[in-house]
Amino acid sequence: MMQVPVSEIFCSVQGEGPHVGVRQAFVRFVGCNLNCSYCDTNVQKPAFCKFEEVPGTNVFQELANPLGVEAVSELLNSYENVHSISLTGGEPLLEADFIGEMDVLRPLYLESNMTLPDMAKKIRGKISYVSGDVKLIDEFEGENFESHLERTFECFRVLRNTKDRECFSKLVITKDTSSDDVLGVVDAIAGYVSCVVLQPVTQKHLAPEIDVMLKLQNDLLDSIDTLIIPQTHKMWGCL
Ligand SMILES: C[S@@+](CC[C@H](N)C(=O)[O-])C[C@H]1O[C@@H](n2cnc3c(N)ncnc32)[C@H](O)[C@@H]1O
Ligand SMILES: Nc1nc2[nH]cc(C(=O)O)c2c(=O)[nH]1
Ligand code: SF4
Ligand SMILES: [Mg+2]
Repeated sequence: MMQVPVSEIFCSVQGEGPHVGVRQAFVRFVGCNLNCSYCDTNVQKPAFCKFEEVPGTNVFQELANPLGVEAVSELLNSYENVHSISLTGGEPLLEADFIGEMDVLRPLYLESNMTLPDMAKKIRGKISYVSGDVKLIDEFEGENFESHLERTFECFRVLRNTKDRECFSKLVITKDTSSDDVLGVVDAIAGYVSCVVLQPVTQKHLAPEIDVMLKLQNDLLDSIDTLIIPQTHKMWGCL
C-alpha cells in the first residue's frame, strides 16, 4: 500500500476561484518542484500530519507521517456535506501515483501549478475539477521561461476542460506581473479552460494596482470569461 507524507487534512470552504464558498475536504501534500516568491504555504516535510477532526475548531490530532492511502481516504470521507475534495500542497501532481489509488466518496478538485504533464496523464480520468495556475515567475533552475511555459501549456492540454472535467485557470498577479505575459499565456490556453481568474497576491506590499487589474480583465474579456477574485479564506481567517 502506498504511503506519503501529508501536511494537513481539514474541512473548510474553497476560498479561491469560481467555486468560492463550497464546502470541501482538503488534503495538503508536501514538497514542490517550484519556489514561487509569494508562496503562502510551507512545503517542507513535517513529522506529523495535522488532522482537524471537527471543522473550524482549530483542534488538531497529530498523525505520524507517512500516511497510507486508505487512511487518508478514510479521514477525508469522515467529513459531512462535502462538495468535493481539494488536492493541494505543495504540488499535488508530485503524488499522482498516490492520488491514483485514493478511494473517496466525493469528486476530486486538483489545485496545481500545471508543470508536470506526465504526472497529470496518470490521473486525468479521476479528476473532476482542475484549478490550474500559470506561474509567471521567470527564475527557474536549469530551465528557461519558454520551456516552462511549453510544459504548462502541455499540462493544460492534458487536463483540459471537457464535459466530464471542469478546468479553469488562476493567475496570481503581483505588482511585478507583466500584463503582456498574462495576455500571451491566456491566448495559448484559452481553448483548454472554461474561464480565467485573476487572483491578486494577498500580501499588500506585493499587490498590483487596481487600475492595472481592471484594465487587464477588460483586455482579456475580449476573448475569454475573466473573473477577478482574491483569496477569501484569508479575509475571515479560516483554514
Ligand atoms: C499553495 S498553492 C498549492 C497548489 C499548487 N502548488 C499551486 O501553486 O497551484 C495553492 C494556491 O495558492 C495560491 N497562492 C499562494 N500564495 C499566494 C499569495 N501570496 N497570494 C495569492 N495566492 C497565493 C497559489 O497561486 C495557488 O493558486
Ligand atoms: N479555504 C481554503 N481555500 C483554498 N483554496 C486553495 C487553497 C490552497 O492552499 O490550495 C486553499 C486553502 O488553503 N484554504
Ligand atoms: S507552485 Fe504552489 S506550492 Fe509550489 S511554491 Fe508555487 S505557490 Fe507554493
Ligand atoms: Mg492556501
